[in-house]
Amino acid sequence: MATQRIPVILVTGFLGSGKTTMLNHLMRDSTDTRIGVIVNDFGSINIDAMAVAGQVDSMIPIENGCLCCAADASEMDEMLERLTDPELRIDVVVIEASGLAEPRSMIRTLLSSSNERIVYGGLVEVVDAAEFPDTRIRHPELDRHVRAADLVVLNKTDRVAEDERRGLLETLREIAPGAPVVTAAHGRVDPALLFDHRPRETAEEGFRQLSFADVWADEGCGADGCGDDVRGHGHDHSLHLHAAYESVEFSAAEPLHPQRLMEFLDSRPAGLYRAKGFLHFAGAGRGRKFGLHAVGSYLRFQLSPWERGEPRTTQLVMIGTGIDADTLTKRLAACVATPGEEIDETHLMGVLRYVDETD
Ligand SMILES: Nc1nc2c(ncn2[C@@H]2O[C@H](COP(=O)(O)OP(=O)(O)OP(=O)(O)O)[C@@H](O)[C@H]2O)c(=O)[nH]1
Repeated sequence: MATQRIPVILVTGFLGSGKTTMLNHLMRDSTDTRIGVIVNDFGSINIDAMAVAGQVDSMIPIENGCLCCAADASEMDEMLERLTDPELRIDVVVIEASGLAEPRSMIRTLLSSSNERIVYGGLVEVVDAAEFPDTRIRHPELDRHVRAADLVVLNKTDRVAEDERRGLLETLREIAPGAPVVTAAHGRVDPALLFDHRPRETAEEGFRQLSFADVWADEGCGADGCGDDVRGHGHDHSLHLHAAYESVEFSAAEPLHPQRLMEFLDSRPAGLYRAKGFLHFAGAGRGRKFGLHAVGSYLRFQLSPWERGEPRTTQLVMIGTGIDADTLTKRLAACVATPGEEIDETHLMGVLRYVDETD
């Protein structure tokens, strides 16, 4: 009797669209399903893995790269091998791609995997309702990403008016006629949409819209030269989104001055599209951990207590185009509080204005 294969679901979506938020929601709402997670972050500090950790049955981070690239493709196989170890009794594997991954390259990698315990379970593309119209102008290739999806999640609908939401649904229908689209706020989608299907027994059955030939020789691969090797070896990533983006990491053990940090964020360079991480403030904010999320012009802080024994440090990843690592690092280093500096509630007020009450 054939053993049941473990579906592997890809979650893609542009920087900051809400992939981790959705994943965390799925974890919370699927207590009867054992979920293995692979998180791929663009920077070498894996902020997403930290945000997801603790909620999953098994989680493996892949840092500092993009899973759609050659070196990381073999790493993905290795991770899948570990996660599908029968002893772990994982029911489904979810891969959260970096916000700059090329979905079709990832599908190709999965379809060509020699791992007999898995089957490709489909691609979920998360779309940021607030940012999509602008991002799409800058990156027309996002249309191709939407077309690769088996399910499109139009997320952050709480941030747009009803007529904008309807307009976005219409746009998505035009981009990918027939693709199922669900709307969501804070990534709250019904887990049954992702997990509740019987895994297919062969790779060919494992996807709904795309055939192997589709992803091998589709318009995207024609345009970016991807078709030459299924593993991605020798394939040209220069036109992938991540080729245009760079990431800068910043860590500091010394606490930051909240007001100077806000001044930095208020004047962040236009090319800096995404910033995320955790902040350790001096003075009035000292006792709390401030999660930072900037997506385009959107800025939010999420408050949580420091765990017992958790090192109180600032760890940030910034992702953008044309950003200068040296300048950013110097500007952030200047936000570190100097010993003895007076820091009180008033200095924290600018930060508190952006504290997220919803999560
Ligand atoms: N208002 C609102 N905010 C959201 C929603 N979904 C996510 N967010 C916020 O958007 C920010 C980015 O969300 P993430 O889940 O980290 O996005 P991501 O796609 O994993 O980000 P990257 O991995 O950097 O590409 C966070 O501050 C979230 O709390 C939503 O539906 N509405």
